[in-house]
Amino acid sequence: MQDTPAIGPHALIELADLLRQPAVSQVFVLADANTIRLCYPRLRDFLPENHITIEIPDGEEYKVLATCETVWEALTEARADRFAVLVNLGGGVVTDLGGFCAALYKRGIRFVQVPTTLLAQVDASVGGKTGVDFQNFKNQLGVFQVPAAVFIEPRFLNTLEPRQLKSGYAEVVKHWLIADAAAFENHRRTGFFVDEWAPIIRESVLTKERIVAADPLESGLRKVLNFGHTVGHALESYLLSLPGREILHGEAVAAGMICESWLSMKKGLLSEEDLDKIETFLFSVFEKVQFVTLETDAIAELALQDKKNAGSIINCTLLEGIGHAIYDQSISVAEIAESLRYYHWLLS
Ligand SMILES: NC(=O)c1ccc[n+]([C@@H]2O[C@H](COP(=O)([O-])OP(=O)(O)OC[C@H]3O[C@@H](n4cnc5c(N)ncnc54)[C@H](O)[C@@H]3O)[C@@H](O)[C@H]2O)c1
Ligand SMILES: O=C(O)C(=O)C[C@@H](O)[C@H](O)[C@H](O)COP(=O)(O)O
Ligand SMILES: [Zn+2]
Repeated sequence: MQDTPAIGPHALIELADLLRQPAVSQVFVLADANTIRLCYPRLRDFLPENHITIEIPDGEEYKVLATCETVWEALTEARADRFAVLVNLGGGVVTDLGGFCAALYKRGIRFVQVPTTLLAQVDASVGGKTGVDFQNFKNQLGVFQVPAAVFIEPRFLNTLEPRQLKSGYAEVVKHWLIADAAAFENHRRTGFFVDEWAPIIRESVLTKERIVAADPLESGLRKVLNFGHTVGHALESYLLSLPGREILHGEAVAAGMICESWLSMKKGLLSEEDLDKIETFLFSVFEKVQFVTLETDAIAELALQDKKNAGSIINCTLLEGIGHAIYDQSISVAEIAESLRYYHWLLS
């Protein structure tokens, strides 16, 4: 288990201390086209002078093996040894892909996460899931590998686009729905209005850390962190495979949480009143994801690739009331398709 992330203005000072240790032979910084421009200039002063940057294009479509090859090429050309450290500076794409590259290079070099999106600060940088997409299936290739440390500087969020901020907010809401009813109730009343992100990040990271500590390799409890993802990943994979139908991870998870809350209600686990609260709140933040009813069966089929499944049994995480999630709830492709039709019908 990794140490608790450093969160706040002191985080980058702590990063500098770690990188100065004699056991570090070389420092590599992995960034995407946006974070190299917007975040790297603010990080540079905390890095040793002789560090090397590796830039990849930005976007989910680049979270693939071909991009890893370019990272491994850069490490190999610079003769990075096993004492090198990779600093992943970016959103969930960079932290997932960078962690995966570090875990495989020479059978594993250390990496640290410097997340720059809300999504990566509250979720992707914590807990050691690393990986890439394959044949449009989300995180189909990956390993559990904890970073040497995580350094969260909320001020990186100042340059983030509002749509990306909302995408990260979906994972924050997920943490409330699975583990913190009181936080959901408070924030539901104020709506999506946040003037200081640090307390929300801290609270979300603590929730995720507590769950990961109890089950780091997702053999049981950790599956609650996947609430919204059985349907959400199916939707994301479906839309990723089609030109011009892009969707952000958090947007898919928000839609997935509505579908999976509806499934929870259908199975008698969640009241209609709580379902309504969840839908109303999520639709106050997120636009409805567009698909036609004819597509629901094809989307639902993709849940057969979910990592929580056992053979052809789709194991979903459902809500047993707000603030409490239960995992390994078997659902059928037909039920997922029905939940998507319900979602499609909402606000129509
Ligand atoms: N490993 C995990 O536990 C975990 C958890 C949740 C999500 N994820 C993964 O994370 C990915 C999504 O991550 P994301 O939402 O951060 O997307 P992302 O990494 O694609 O970043 C979103 C966009 O914001 C830009 N950006 C990043 N930081 C910026 C900043 N400070 N200012 C301006 N622009 C900035 C990026 O260049 C990109 O264009 C998905 O692949 C998802 O599967 C992983
Ligand atoms: O950390 C976890 O565990 C999660 O499930 C967090 C999710 O928000 C995240 O999207 C994760 O990458 C999904 O993992 P996967 O195993 O369903 O690919
Ligand atoms: Zn997620």
